[in-house]
Amino acid sequence: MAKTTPLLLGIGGDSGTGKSTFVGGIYKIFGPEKITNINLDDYHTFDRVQRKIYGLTALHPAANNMALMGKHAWQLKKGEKIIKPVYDHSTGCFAEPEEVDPNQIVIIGGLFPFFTQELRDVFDLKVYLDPDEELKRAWKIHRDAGRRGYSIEQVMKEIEARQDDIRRHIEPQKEYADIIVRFYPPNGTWSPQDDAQLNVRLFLSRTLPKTGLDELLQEAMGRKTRRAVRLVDEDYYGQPFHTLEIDGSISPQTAAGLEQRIWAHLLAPMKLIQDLAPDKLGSFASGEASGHSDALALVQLISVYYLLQAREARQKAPQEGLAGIAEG
Ligand SMILES: Nc1ncnc2c1ncn2[C@@H]1O[C@H](COP(=O)(O)OP(=O)(O)O)[C@@H](O)[C@H]1O
Ligand SMILES: O=C(COP(=O)(O)O)[C@H](O)[C@H](O)COP(=O)(O)O
Repeated sequence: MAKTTPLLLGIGGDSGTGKSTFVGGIYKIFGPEKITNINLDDYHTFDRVQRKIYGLTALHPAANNMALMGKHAWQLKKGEKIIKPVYDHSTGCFAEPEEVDPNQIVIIGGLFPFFTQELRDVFDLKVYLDPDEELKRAWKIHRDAGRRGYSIEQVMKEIEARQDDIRRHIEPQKEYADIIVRFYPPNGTWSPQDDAQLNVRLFLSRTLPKTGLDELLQEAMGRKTRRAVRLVDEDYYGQPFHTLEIDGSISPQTAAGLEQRIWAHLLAPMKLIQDLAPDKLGSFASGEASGHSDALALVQLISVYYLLQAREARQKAPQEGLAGIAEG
């Protein structure tokens, strides 16, 4: 069997944009034993106290070691193990460094995955999470004031302190994404009950390989599906995109039909993914409980579809990348 070259999936976006939630579904699709997950928070340069002293937020480039991120990402891509730093959110300090081996799928997510050319070049697929602004605030406030133990005032103050860095250093990275994912509330303003029924718009870059996804979707679309799922060409921050709009009100049956189609399409040629009922996807944390979103499940499946397309493209032209990838 050929030496396995991992597939690298980059997940970018501000804090509280749904990166961990998105990755939860990718774990279900491939199974945890096939995944290595790197959280770029571990590459902060300073601990929490130092950041305060220097007057830097965690979203400033000077507070993050981009060179080490790039070096480690390429080592993982070559199948090499790394010894990486560990940032402990519960203390705001660094813990002992840890050794990490690459599995077949390496996910690298955080605030700065697409900041340098070295990082951008390493990924097989770059996904940027860009929810509606009000939704993003609500998600962050609910999560940090709930599960992370901050007061609402503390979270709001932190959000305000970060605005400048977000605009200057985080958001510009979306320009490099292959897929931008924009969840938004169906009625303009958000309430917690909306989370299971959020609309989503996927901006698919023209740089993505031309795949059969459009045809697959068109084929799967009966009258009802066509109402809930739409493909249109659209500009976003001045760039042309192919966009896929999914209504959060899509009926569970329609969503399941679509999910099964994509799932079947993925299962056939790919031995990497596990045999799993698609309804296991689309989970998100809701207070102490968990909710289900069909739109999120579809986003997770479609992203994996494109990741595996990148794998196919690499297998067809192995001389352009690293060595070919072994079958799962
Ligand atoms: N697609 C989604 N649908 C519904 N709620 C979501 C979704 N993504 C995130 N959330 C909510 O937002 C919170 C923050 O998301 P999280 O994945 O922790 O963000 P990040 O990892 O980017 O900081 C989650 O705990 C969840 O409550
Ligand atoms: O913005 C983030 C990223 O986390 P996430 O994307 O998970 O929200 C955190 O504030 C920093 O990593 C610093 O950590 P801390 O605030 O714990 O010192």
